Amino acid sequence: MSFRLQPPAPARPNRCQLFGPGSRPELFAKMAASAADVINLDLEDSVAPADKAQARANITRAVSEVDWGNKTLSVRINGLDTPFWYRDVVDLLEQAGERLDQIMIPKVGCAADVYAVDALVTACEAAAGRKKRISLEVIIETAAGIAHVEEIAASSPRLQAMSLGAADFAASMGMQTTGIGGTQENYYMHREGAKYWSDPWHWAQAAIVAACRTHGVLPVDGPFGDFSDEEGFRAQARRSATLGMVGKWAIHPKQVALANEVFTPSEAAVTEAREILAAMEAAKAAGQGAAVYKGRLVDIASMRQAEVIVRQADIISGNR
Ligand SMILES: CC(C)(COP(=O)(O)OP(=O)(O)OC[C@H]1O[C@@H](n2cnc3c(N)ncnc32)[C@H](O)[C@@H]1OP(=O)(O)O)[C@@H](O)C(=O)NCCC(=O)NCCSC(=O)C[C@H](O)C(=O)O
Ligand SMILES: [Mg+2]
Repeated sequence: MSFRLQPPAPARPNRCQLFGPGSRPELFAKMAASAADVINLDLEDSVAPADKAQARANITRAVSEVDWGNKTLSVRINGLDTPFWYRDVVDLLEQAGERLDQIMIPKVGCAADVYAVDALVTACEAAAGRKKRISLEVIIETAAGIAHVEEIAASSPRLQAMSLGAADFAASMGMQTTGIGGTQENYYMHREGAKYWSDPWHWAQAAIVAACRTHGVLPVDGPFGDFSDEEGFRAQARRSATLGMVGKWAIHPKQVALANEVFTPSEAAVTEAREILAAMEAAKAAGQGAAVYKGRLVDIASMRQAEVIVRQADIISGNR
């Protein structure tokens, strides 16, 4: 390990972030009753400009009036290139109740974007005498965002999570697709008459995971637009989980159970992880740094891998 240690990410479940437009308050109670770990009430792209003020008022009221249980309650504000974002922050912090947990900043392009929101949140919190410190989450969904992903991950002690926003990311990168996540028809290799589809989101996800893990932030996969394609969602979510992401957005309630299924370590995986830990404890007691588990090598690094799975399971079951 480097002299600079890797900080742990926040110990809270983040398997599924369910989105709903702030302009559709009839959905709020349904979102609260869902099995999502995080609720994202949206003021940004799912709300038309003419509806922004009403959506803000809807959300401000719903923060205190709806029973959000033990979910993380987050509101996505408008981008820093719009005239809306400062009013989103000020109204939320001055008028929404203490139940609000988090603010999501879209289209973050550099650490200074987070700094600006942090400064405004800090001033509003103090002026309003708020007791709970609001946390931040960001979306990486522009070329600038992915180019500056590490400085963004390091930008604020308030920062808890970072998502990949596939739709805006594709647009900003000039990608020739209208797909939001998933397999892209023209992204394939060709060999001996057969096509082999590849994953155009993979490199951005890996960059986000590395930046997040370096700075103790939760890496999250964003939306999968085709909510009728359950196997497509599962496949992308499984890839994200394998890469180190902790959860995925749901843009329709159908996707919540899928995300929870994929990002909850299976009983078999947890049992195996615990058995590896036990095998290594026995090896250590015998003065050895390696052991054989089911015919394969396990060593101290295997313990760290196993601990990731056990920690994730404990966070989800509330044992941490
Ligand atoms: C996608 C939707 C517009 C679909 O809405 P609707 O047509 O009402 O869906 P259904 O008729 O299939 O609904 C079935 C029942 O589920 C309820 N419902 C619908 N949506 C939600 C929800 N989000 N949360 C909870 N419950 C919901 C309906 O009321 C029906 O209930 P019932 O009648 O009792 O059976 C809609 O789902 C929607 O608006 N989704 C969220 C859109 C959104 O927030 N988008 C922003 C995030 S994605 C993004 O911004 C891209 C990203 O930034 C990037 O760049 O990649
Ligand atoms: Mg977006």
